[in-house]
Amino acid sequence: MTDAPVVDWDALRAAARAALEHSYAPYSKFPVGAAALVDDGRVVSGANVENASYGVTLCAECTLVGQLQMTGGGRLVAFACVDGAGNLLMPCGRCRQLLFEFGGPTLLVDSPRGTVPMTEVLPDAFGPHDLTDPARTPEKPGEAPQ
Ligand SMILES: O=c1ccn([C@H]2C[C@H](O)[C@@H](CO)O2)c(=O)[nH]1
Ligand SMILES: [Zn+2]
Repeated sequence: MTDAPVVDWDALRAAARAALEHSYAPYSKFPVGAAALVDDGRVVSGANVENASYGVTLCAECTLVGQLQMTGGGRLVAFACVDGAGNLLMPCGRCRQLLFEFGGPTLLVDSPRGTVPMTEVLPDAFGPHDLTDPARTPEKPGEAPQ
Protein backbone atom coordinates (compact mmCIF):
# COMPACT_ATOMS: atom_id res chain seq x y z
CA MET A 1 0.00 0.00 0.00
CA THR A 2 1.58 3.29 -1.08
CA ASP A 3 0.83 6.52 0.76
CA ALA A 4 -1.47 9.10 -0.81
CA PRO A 5 0.64 11.54 -2.81
CA VAL A 6 1.21 15.04 -1.47
CA VAL A 7 -0.47 17.32 -3.98
CA ASP A 8 -0.27 21.10 -3.99
CA TRP A 9 -3.70 21.62 -5.53
CA ASP A 10 -3.37 25.41 -5.52
CA ALA A 11 -0.16 25.15 -7.54
CA LEU A 12 -1.76 22.66 -9.92
CA ARG A 13 -4.78 24.92 -10.48
CA ALA A 14 -2.43 27.87 -11.04
CA ALA A 15 -0.53 25.83 -13.66
CA ALA A 16 -3.84 24.98 -15.37
CA ARG A 17 -4.81 28.67 -15.41
CA ALA A 18 -1.37 29.60 -16.77
CA ALA A 19 -1.84 27.07 -19.58
CA LEU A 20 -4.96 28.97 -20.74
CA GLU A 21 -2.53 31.46 -22.24
CA HIS A 22 -1.65 28.88 -24.90
CA SER A 23 -5.21 27.93 -25.82
CA TYR A 24 -6.32 28.31 -29.44
CA ALA A 25 -10.11 28.41 -29.29
CA PRO A 26 -11.37 30.86 -31.94
CA TYR A 27 -14.43 28.71 -32.73
CA SER A 28 -15.88 27.77 -29.36
CA LYS A 29 -14.33 30.75 -27.58
CA PHE A 30 -14.04 28.33 -24.68
CA PRO A 31 -10.39 28.16 -23.67
CA VAL A 32 -9.38 25.23 -21.49
CA GLY A 33 -6.17 24.82 -19.50
CA ALA A 34 -5.06 21.58 -17.84
CA ALA A 35 -2.18 20.61 -15.58
CA ALA A 36 -1.03 17.39 -13.97
CA LEU A 37 1.50 16.31 -11.39
CA VAL A 38 3.77 13.50 -12.59
CA ASP A 39 5.16 10.84 -10.23
CA ASP A 40 8.66 12.33 -10.48
CA GLY A 41 7.42 15.73 -9.28
CA ARG A 42 7.19 17.37 -12.69
CA VAL A 43 4.11 19.39 -13.60
CA VAL A 44 2.94 19.09 -17.20
CA SER A 45 0.23 21.19 -18.78
CA GLY A 46 -1.83 21.61 -21.91
CA ALA A 47 -4.41 23.81 -23.60
CA ASN A 48 -7.10 23.12 -26.16
CA VAL A 49 -6.18 23.61 -29.81
CA GLU A 50 -9.17 23.94 -32.12
CA ASN A 51 -9.47 23.44 -35.86
CA ALA A 52 -11.66 24.82 -38.66
CA SER A 53 -12.70 21.19 -39.05
CA TYR A 54 -14.24 21.28 -35.58
CA GLY A 55 -14.03 17.57 -34.85
CA VAL A 56 -10.27 17.61 -35.26
CA THR A 57 -9.95 19.82 -32.17
CA LEU A 58 -7.46 18.74 -29.51
CA CYS A 59 -8.69 19.00 -25.94
CA ALA A 60 -6.32 20.46 -23.36
CA GLU A 61 -5.75 16.93 -22.05
CA CYS A 62 -4.44 15.85 -25.45
CA THR A 63 -1.72 18.46 -25.52
CA LEU A 64 -0.95 17.73 -21.85
CA VAL A 65 -0.34 14.06 -22.66
CA GLY A 66 1.82 15.16 -25.59
CA GLN A 67 3.91 17.26 -23.24
CA LEU A 68 4.11 14.37 -20.75
CA GLN A 69 5.56 12.07 -23.38
CA MET A 70 7.85 14.67 -24.87
CA THR A 71 9.38 15.62 -21.52
CA GLY A 72 10.24 12.17 -20.24
CA GLY A 73 6.97 10.28 -19.77
CA GLY A 74 5.95 8.99 -16.34
CA ARG A 75 2.75 8.39 -14.51
CA LEU A 76 0.14 11.05 -13.78
CA VAL A 77 -0.68 11.43 -10.08
CA ALA A 78 -3.04 14.42 -9.93
CA PHE A 79 -4.94 16.43 -12.53
CA ALA A 80 -6.77 19.75 -12.73
CA CYS A 81 -8.54 21.45 -15.61
CA VAL A 82 -10.07 24.94 -15.82
CA ASP A 83 -12.15 27.05 -18.18
CA GLY A 84 -11.41 30.62 -19.19
CA ALA A 85 -12.98 31.95 -16.00
CA GLY A 86 -10.74 29.70 -13.92
CA ASN A 87 -13.57 27.37 -12.89
CA LEU A 88 -12.73 23.69 -12.49
CA LEU A 89 -13.96 21.45 -15.29
CA MET A 90 -14.31 17.72 -15.54
CA PRO A 91 -12.57 16.13 -18.53
CA CYS A 92 -14.77 15.02 -21.42
CA GLY A 93 -15.35 11.30 -21.95
CA ARG A 94 -12.57 10.86 -24.48
CA CYS A 95 -10.13 12.63 -22.19
CA ARG A 96 -11.08 10.43 -19.25
CA GLN A 97 -9.89 7.49 -21.33
CA LEU A 98 -6.78 9.38 -22.37
CA LEU A 99 -5.92 10.21 -18.75
CA PHE A 100 -6.60 6.66 -17.57
CA GLU A 101 -3.83 5.36 -19.81
CA PHE A 102 -1.24 7.49 -18.04
CA GLY A 103 -2.68 7.73 -14.54
CA GLY A 104 -4.53 4.48 -14.00
CA PRO A 105 -7.23 4.06 -11.35
CA THR A 106 -5.42 6.05 -8.63
CA LEU A 107 -5.09 9.31 -10.58
CA LEU A 108 -6.68 12.06 -8.47
CA VAL A 109 -8.89 14.51 -10.33
CA ASP A 110 -9.73 17.96 -9.02
CA SER A 111 -13.48 18.38 -9.44
CA PRO A 112 -16.04 21.00 -8.47
CA ARG A 113 -17.21 18.56 -5.76
CA GLY A 114 -13.74 17.84 -4.40
CA THR A 115 -10.96 15.44 -5.25
CA VAL A 116 -12.12 12.25 -6.94
CA PRO A 117 -10.11 9.20 -7.99
CA MET A 118 -10.18 7.97 -11.55
CA THR A 119 -12.19 4.94 -10.42
CA GLU A 120 -15.10 7.36 -9.93
CA VAL A 121 -14.40 9.53 -12.95
CA LEU A 122 -14.25 6.53 -15.29
CA PRO A 123 -15.72 3.47 -13.55
CA ASP A 124 -14.93 0.05 -15.01
CA ALA A 125 -12.40 1.65 -17.32
CA PHE A 126 -11.07 -0.19 -20.31
CA GLY A 127 -7.31 0.00 -20.06
CA PRO A 128 -3.94 -1.62 -20.65
CA HIS A 129 -4.94 -4.44 -18.26
CA ASP A 130 -7.64 -5.53 -20.72
CA LEU A 131 -5.10 -6.24 -23.44
CA THR A 132 -4.14 -9.65 -22.11
CA ASP A 133 -1.64 -10.44 -24.85
CA PRO A 134 1.70 -9.57 -23.16
CA ALA A 135 3.13 -8.54 -26.51
CA ARG A 136 0.57 -5.74 -26.62
CA THR A 137 0.39 -4.80 -22.94
CA PRO A 138 2.60 -2.22 -21.23
CA GLU A 139 4.11 -3.35 -17.91
CA LYS A 140 2.26 -0.47 -16.28
CA PRO A 141 0.09 2.37 -17.55
CA GLY A 142 2.10 5.04 -19.26
CA GLU A 143 4.89 2.61 -20.13
CA ALA A 144 5.04 1.46 -23.72
CA PRO A 145 5.49 -2.29 -24.33
CA GLN A 146 9.01 -3.21 -25.36
O1 LIG B 1 -12.24 17.89 -21.44
C1 LIG B 1 -12.33 18.84 -22.24
C2 LIG B 1 -13.56 19.27 -22.78
C3 LIG B 1 -13.56 20.27 -23.72
N1 LIG B 1 -12.39 20.85 -24.09
C4 LIG B 1 -12.38 21.89 -25.12
C5 LIG B 1 -12.62 21.36 -26.51
C6 LIG B 1 -13.16 22.57 -27.21
O2 LIG B 1 -12.07 23.31 -27.74
C7 LIG B 1 -13.83 23.38 -26.13
C8 LIG B 1 -15.35 23.35 -26.19
O3 LIG B 1 -15.80 22.03 -26.18
O4 LIG B 1 -13.42 22.83 -24.90
C9 LIG B 1 -11.19 20.49 -23.53
O5 LIG B 1 -10.14 21.02 -23.86
N2 LIG B 1 -11.21 19.49 -22.62
ZN1 LIG C 1 -11.63 16.08 -24.00
